[in-house]
Amino acid sequence: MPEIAGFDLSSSQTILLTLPLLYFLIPYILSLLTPKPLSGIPYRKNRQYPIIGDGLDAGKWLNEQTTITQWFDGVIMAFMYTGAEKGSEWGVLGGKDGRTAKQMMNDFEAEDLKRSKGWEGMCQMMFGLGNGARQVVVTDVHVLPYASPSHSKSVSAFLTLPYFEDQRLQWYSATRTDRVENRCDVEITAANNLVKLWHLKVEKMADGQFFESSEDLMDAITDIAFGKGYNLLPEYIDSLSSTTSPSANPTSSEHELIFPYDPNAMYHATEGLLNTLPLFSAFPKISIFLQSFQPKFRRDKQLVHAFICEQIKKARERSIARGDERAEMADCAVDQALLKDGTVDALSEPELRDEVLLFLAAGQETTARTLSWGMKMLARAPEVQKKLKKELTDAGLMEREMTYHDLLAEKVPYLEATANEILRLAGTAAGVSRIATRDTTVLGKHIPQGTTLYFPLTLISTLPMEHLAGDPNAVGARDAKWPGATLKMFEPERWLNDEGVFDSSVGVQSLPFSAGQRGCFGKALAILELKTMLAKNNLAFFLDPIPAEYDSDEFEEYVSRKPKVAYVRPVPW
Ligand code: HEM
Repeated sequence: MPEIAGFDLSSSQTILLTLPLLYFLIPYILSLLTPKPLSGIPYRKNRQYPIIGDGLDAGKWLNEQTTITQWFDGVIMAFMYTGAEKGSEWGVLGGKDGRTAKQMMNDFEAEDLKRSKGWEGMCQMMFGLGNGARQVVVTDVHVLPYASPSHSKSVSAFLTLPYFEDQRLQWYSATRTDRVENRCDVEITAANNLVKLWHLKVEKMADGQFFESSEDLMDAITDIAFGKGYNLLPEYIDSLSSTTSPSANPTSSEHELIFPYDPNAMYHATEGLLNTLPLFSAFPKISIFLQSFQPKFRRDKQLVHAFICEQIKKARERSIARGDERAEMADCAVDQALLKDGTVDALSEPELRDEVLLFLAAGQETTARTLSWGMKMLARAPEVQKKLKKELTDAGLMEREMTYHDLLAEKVPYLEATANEILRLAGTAAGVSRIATRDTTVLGKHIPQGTTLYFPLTLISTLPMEHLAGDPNAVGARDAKWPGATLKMFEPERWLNDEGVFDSSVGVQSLPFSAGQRGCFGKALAILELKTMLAKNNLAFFLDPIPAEYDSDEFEEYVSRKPKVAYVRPVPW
């Protein structure tokens, strides 16, 4: 029998005494476990749960086939347009009005939305414990370039790639603008192959038929990384020339043609490896540890590593045979990596292998998916396609092979504008995060060390500047140059001044590559890839609009935002 202060207690007395204790203790423990908001920054105050914070509502949303970005963007707009009080109640499923997540996403579609008076460019969401639990969302674009250069949180998901961890990106010089300058042979070869492949497909298509373009675009970008090493498009072209006819897709629509495709083992292994990045795992290190026991993961990793090492060996031999160290002589991106600072032997093999893998993870899907969105946007905008064709033809690019200099903004401003407009609207990277490395102040609010700042890049690129800024009165004339009501539309013209000259300075709120010290390091290469692919494709084909019932803006999220369908119907001009 338990004894308190010398008194023996029966079990019923124990229970009676324990109950009030538990009554106070349990809520106290739960409140300790509930994430603590930062003062002065709106949060969903009645919707916080121990440890998971906003996670319960966010999880329910995900269950309804939405993405985490749609949840974040919805909550941000709720605070931005309805204020701190109403905003904190938004996004609750199964409430009294019983609305679905998809219905709620339409709440902020109206063109005449007014920014709430209380909005100061920030709100917060919470998942977990401690300072790291707070995701302070910042919509003021002026903050990002100056934000802490610490790791972005998502980086832990890339730990299988060692150089992500400590940011020793030795291959940096390979993609710097001056390295990209003067070269686009690899890009041109891949773009020519894509055009060749699509000509073959077009020959086999009947009126009104179309095909899915995503994987062709991915193959083209992969061939740029490895040149003749991967050889995906040339192999596909060979097999398509000799194999049987395509078939209509029985599960989607008889209009969708499926072409027989049997990519090589490397394709499957690379895809397998990249698909195992634990991007959405709450415990990426544990996920990576567990993965290492899976036979398929080990097989894929071994194959890809061996392949990359083989390519490095061949590229080294090519470099030595060439006897020069000039980047523009390189055959593919692996050669570029080898030519770091002009020194063939600067990096060891495992170092190079890991950097090439990093290229695959960060550079392939992002660029390929941006192109997929681009094809959709162009197919919906016949006038843009015609203007582009005129510009490229007037520049003489129909008659002769293009060079790097032919694609400069001064020579073909409409192409530059189109590529930038596609990047702005593709929303390839939904957002980026930074972790404060010390106590700091952002937009006048105290941010403790360890707090995550999240910048919703895609949302920022389509909302009026004065809605996003910490102080709407501080939005200057230049910032306000893009009328808010048009920002969801695809209009390459917004990047051109009255003389038709491309002006990148108007696009302050378009940050597809992020900004600052940890911004994308492949930006110059990605833009070159995009422009080459768009130019070659536009010179060869008019993209017929896809009927609305087969087209959609729905997407899936992984490393980047991938359209659920990206049908194309290329028609030779
Ligand atoms: C359209 C194509 C691309 C888009 C939209 C894109 C976008 C981005 C974004 C938003 C980030 C995060 C930056 C940040 O946290 O502030 C990033 C990082 C990065 N990107 Fe790209 N990227 C693209 C293509 C490429 C290519 C082709 C490469 C390869 C050379 C590449 C390599 C990287 C690397 C290594 C990082 C990490 C940089 C760091 O953490 O310091 N990206 N990219």
